[in-house]
Amino acid sequence: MSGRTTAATPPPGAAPPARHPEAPAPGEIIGSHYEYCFGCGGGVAHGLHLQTRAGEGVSVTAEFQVKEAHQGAPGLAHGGVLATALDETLGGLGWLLRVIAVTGRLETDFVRPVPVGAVLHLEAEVVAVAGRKIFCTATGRIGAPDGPVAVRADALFIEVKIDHFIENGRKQEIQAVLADPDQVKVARAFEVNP
Ligand SMILES: CCCCCCCCCCCCCCCC(=O)SCCNC(=O)CCNC(=O)[C@H](O)C(C)(C)COP(=O)(O)OP(=O)(O)OC[C@H]1O[C@@H](n2cnc3c(N)ncnc32)[C@H](O)[C@@H]1OP(=O)(O)O
Repeated sequence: MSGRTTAATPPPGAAPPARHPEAPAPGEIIGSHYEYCFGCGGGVAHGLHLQTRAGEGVSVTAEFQVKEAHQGAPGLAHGGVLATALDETLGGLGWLLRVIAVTGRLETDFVRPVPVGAVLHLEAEVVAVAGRKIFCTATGRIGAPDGPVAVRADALFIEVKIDHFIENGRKQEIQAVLADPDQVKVARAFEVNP
């Protein structure tokens, strides 16, 4: 049974996604957008440490090794952690469109349990774009890129400007980020979006 709604389905007239001319080349690793991101940051001890790679078209891949700190049931990954892995992989698609986008809706199917120690091979792609709305999908397979499907998601991401973070984030982290030239470079990379 699938619990899909229509919210993550592109409306009639939505455009096919266009890979930005300055998108990272297929196979190129997309760096972490923030050191303390639970999904991709190197500064979070029990984080997912996802390393996302640009794919063909408007797609990305990533791998997530499930660690002891990611358990829900004994020896199995927590569903929320798996949803985070899908969310983070989907978040990498913004680099190929060259926009900053946040998750509006994430509809997840948990198809089979994922044991601790397993590597989840994730792939995500943009299906369509309608104004600020980015319709995308992701799949996570156990053990290999063609392994059995464990999780999948349909999602709606919404394009935002940097002000979204500056206005809503806690002051101390925002100030630290704005004082870090490398982090500002990441943010600015998205601002120029013809
Ligand atoms: C200094 C800083 C450096 C930063 C350096 C770079 C940082 C790069 C960070 C990337 C990070 C990625 C990490 C992984 C991805 C996350 O996990 S992101 C975190 C989780 N998501 C969030 O926190 C988002 C919270 N939600 C919001 O802030 C607001 O609801 C949103 C999503 C921005 C939308 O608000 P809004 O801009 O006011 O837009 P709104 O007019 O309400 O909606 C626009 C359209 O989307 C539709 N829509 C909105 N939400 C929904 C929904 N839930 N369901 C269905 N439709 C929806 C609306 O119906 C509307 O449709 P139309 O009427 O245009 O057809």
